[in-house]
Amino acid sequence: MNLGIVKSIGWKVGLAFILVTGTFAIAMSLYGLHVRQQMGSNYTSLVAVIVRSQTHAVMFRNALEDLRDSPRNPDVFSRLENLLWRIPQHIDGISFSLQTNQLSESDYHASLARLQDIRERLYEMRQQLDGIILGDSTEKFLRDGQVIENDLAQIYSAFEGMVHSEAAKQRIVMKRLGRTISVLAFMTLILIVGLLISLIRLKREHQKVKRLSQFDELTKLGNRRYLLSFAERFCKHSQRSGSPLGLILIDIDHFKYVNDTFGHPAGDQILQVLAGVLKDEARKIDVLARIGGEEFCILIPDTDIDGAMQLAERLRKKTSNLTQKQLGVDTSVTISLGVAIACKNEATFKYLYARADKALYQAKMHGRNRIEFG
Ligand SMILES: Nc1nc2c(ncn2[C@@H]2O[C@H](COP(=O)(O)OP(=O)(O)OP(=O)(O)O)[C@@H](O)[C@H]2O)c(=O)[nH]1
Repeated sequence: MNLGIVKSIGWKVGLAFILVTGTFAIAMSLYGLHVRQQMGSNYTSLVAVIVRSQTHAVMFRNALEDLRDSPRNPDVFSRLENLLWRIPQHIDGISFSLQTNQLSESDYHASLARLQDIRERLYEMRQQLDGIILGDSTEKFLRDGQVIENDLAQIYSAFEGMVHSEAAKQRIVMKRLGRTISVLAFMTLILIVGLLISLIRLKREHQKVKRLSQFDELTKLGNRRYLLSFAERFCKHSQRSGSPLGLILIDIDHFKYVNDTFGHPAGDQILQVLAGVLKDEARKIDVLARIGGEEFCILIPDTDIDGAMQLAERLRKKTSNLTQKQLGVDTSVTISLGVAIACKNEATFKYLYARADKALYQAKMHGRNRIEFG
C-alpha cells in the first residue's frame, strides 16, 4: 500500500478527531454554563431571613400572652410596638429575597399575597395598640393578633418547606454540574494531547520536507537550493567587506565508465566516499553541496586564490589516493576541479559559477585529474 496515502489518511483522522473532541468540549462547556446559571440562587440568605422572621413571630405570640396576663404593662406595650414595626419589615425582606432568588413565582405567589395582607392587618393593629395604651380593651387586639400569629407560622413553615425542596433540587444540579465539569476536563485533556501529537507530527513532517528539499539523500550533502541559500548571504558579505569568496566545482572523471563497468550501486558508493572526502577537507564554515549527478561544489568564504587552490589540490590528491578498499570498488577515481574567486562587485553566485564552470571545462579538456583557475 502507498505509504503516503496511509500517512495522509492518518493525518485526516487525527484532524477529524481533534475537531470532534473540540466541538464536544465546547458543547459541554455551554451546558455547564447553563446549569451553573440555573443553580445561581442564593438559598442560604433566604433561609436566614425566614428563620429570623419565625423568631419574631414566636416573640409576637409571647408578647400577646404577656399582654393577656398584664394588660397595662408598659414593657409589654413597648415590645409589641417594636414587633409590630419589625414584622412588616421582615415581610418586605422575605418578599425581596423570594423575588431575587430564581424560585418559580407560582410556588410562592399565594403565600406572598397572604403575607402582604398580614402586613396591612399589622398596620391596623398598631393603631389598635395606640388605643389600648390610652385605655381601650385588649380583647379584639388579642383575637386579631392570635390569628395573625397563626397565619405567620403557617406561611413561614410553607416557605421553609419550599426552600428545602429547592435546595434538594439544587444539590442534584450541583452533582450533575460536577460530573459535567469532570467530563469536560477529561475531554479537554484528550484534546490537548491530540493537539500535541498533531503538532509533533506536523513538526516532524515539516522537518522531513525541509530536509528533502535541501539535502541529497545519497550523500547527505546539501543540494543546489541549500547552496544558493548560503551563496546569497556570502556574496553580500564579500560585497560589503571586500573579503574574497571562492567557489570550487568538482566533477568525477569518467564516471559513466565506472557506472557502466561496475554498476550503478558501485557508482553510488563512490559518490558517498567522495562526499566524505569533501567533508573531511572543508572547514566548518565552507558550504558543501552535490549540485548534479557527479558534480559537487564548495563555497569557501574569506579565502584567497592560494587558499582555494590548496584546498582543491588536497581534494584532488586525496581522491586519487583513495584505495580500492576505501572506495569499495575495484577501481581508482580521479576528479577535475574548477576554481573561481571574486570579491566586491564581482562577488555574485552567477559570476563565480560561470568562472568555475569554465575552469572545470578547461580541466577536463587538459586531461582531467587536474585543477584550473577561472
Ligand atoms: N551511480 C550514479 N551515477 C550517477 C548518478 N547521477 C548521475 N550519474 C551518472 O554519472 C555519469 C555522468 O557521465 P558523464 O556526464 O558522461 O561524465 P563522465 O563519464 O564522468 O565523463 P567526464 O565528466 O567527461 O569525465 C552518467 O553515467 C550518469 O548516469 C547517481 O546518482 N549515481
